[in-house]
Amino acid sequence: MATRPPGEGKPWELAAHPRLAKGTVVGVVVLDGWGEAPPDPFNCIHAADTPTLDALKKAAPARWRLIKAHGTAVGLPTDDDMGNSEVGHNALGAGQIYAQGAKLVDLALASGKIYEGEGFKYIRQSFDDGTLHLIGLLSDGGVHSRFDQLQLLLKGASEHGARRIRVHVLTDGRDVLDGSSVRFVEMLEEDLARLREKGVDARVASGGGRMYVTMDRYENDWQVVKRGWDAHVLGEAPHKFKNALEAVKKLREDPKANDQYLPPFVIVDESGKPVGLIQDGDAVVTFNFRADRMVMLAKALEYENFDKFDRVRFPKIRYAGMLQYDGELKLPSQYLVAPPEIERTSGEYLARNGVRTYACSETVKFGHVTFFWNGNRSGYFNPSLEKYEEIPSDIGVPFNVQPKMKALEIAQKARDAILSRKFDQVRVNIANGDMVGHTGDTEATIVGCKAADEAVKIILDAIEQVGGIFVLTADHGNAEDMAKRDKSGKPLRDKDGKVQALTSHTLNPVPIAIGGPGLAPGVRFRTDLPNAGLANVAATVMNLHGFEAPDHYEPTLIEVVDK
Ligand SMILES: O=C(O)[C@@H](CO)OP(=O)(O)O
Ligand SMILES: [Mn+2]
Ligand SMILES: [Mn+2]
Repeated sequence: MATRPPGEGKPWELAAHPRLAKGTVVGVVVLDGWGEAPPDPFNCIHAADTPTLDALKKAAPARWRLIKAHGTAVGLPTDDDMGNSEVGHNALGAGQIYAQGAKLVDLALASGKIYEGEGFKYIRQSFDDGTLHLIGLLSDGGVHSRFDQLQLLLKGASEHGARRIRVHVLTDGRDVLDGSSVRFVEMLEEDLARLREKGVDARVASGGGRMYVTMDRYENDWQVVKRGWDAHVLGEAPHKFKNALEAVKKLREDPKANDQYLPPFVIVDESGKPVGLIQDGDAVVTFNFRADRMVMLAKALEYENFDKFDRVRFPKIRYAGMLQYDGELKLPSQYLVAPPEIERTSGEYLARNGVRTYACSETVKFGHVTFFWNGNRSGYFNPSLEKYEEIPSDIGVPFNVQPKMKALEIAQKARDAILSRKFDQVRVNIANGDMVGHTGDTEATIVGCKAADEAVKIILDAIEQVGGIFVLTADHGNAEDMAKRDKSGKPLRDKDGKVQALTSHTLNPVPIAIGGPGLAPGVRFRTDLPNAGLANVAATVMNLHGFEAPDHYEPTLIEVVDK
């Protein structure tokens, strides 16, 4: 796995592909959360009516195949790690496999280097007189954060001088089973009790469900972040409890309660006073390594000038992210672990070689086909060649209530961009399989998958009209398996006999299909890359634009044979 970009210093100009022409429109479609799994009632992609995608599969193995989308193939620590959008889109866009945030944090914690870095030295200045606050997702999903990393950080920070620690917990239920929040809080409370025995004043101070409190993304709904600010910083929330275990247990008594959407709560002492306000002189660490759902809070914590909501109070704190979340904005300016330096992405190469690109998705996935695709970089490489368009997502409506989401609107935008002939690459993310899959609602996910298939048809029809090429793939699995299973693959049932919903991503491979009238007749998938993964897609797309890929890219999936 690369930690530094190996292409450094080499020319940006790409050689012409010996057999494939330039100038053909390439439609790149990423179906979010769309893996491949055997037919099963809980495989929503199989259960849904998806004639367009079914037809593509018939072209296997020459123009349809599976590629890896999880674990070490996308730079995650182990092959037990499910894929996710960040690492998936990074690999798709960058064409190289980078050690990702989860892994870099593991290494920094294991070697102890995390405590020697600038970021930790910075926050440590608050330890004598202030409190150390840790804010993040309480989960072992490994997508945004990991529980064992929080445990190590708690231990390490206390050994390095933190005397007063407050943890602000966001419950998950999305990357892990709904209801597991109780167990995670129990485990955290055990750790904090051990710290208290050692004389460290350590407690949970506030919390809430990740989808309702703090962890919004792409500025979909600042109210989510405001709820978090009010609870974590100001100590204000509609629910007050004596401890965190009581909080999650009580809040879960509501029959509609769900870890993802628990309301904000604050822990108070005997006299009703919040136990962990964030005050002048305190240190704050957001311990998520993944950027998209922390960068909004990071802005609120760091920016002097801020108008997204009324912060009421803006404490003078020392703030560090687990990672730096946005390299362009240099946000946060202090961080505990340096993020992967993803450079020389295909987006940058293609822009420097004159390829005109249009990218589009709805808000909840917009950064995936722009920011993540471009190696966690905001903005354009060349504004005169690129256009990124965002379709506002529905706000305040659960995705199982509106499972069609904006699939149709995204497809129509892509169609218009293709037919305009103003772009060489038209790239979209269609969100349904993933966003509806995360609700655990099988019926709604089936509706969402059908809508995604209809959207794909609109895009492929437009490609057909202009004589273009399409590349259709996904970033990781989700909708193809909606049941928690035992080792033999049998769905697990809860005490009422109901199948336990699998809201998370999966370890499954994803399909990739190529086609369209512009695809030279001799193009087919190579057979010598059985273990190929998402990182092999960038070289493939470059070939289809008529270029050879740079040497340091993972190899292309295609070859051209005489016809
Ligand atoms: O919603 C998210 O933040 C993650 C799951 O935690 O999903 P994805 O990686 O598909 O964005
Ligand atoms: Mn995704
Ligand atoms: Mn997801």
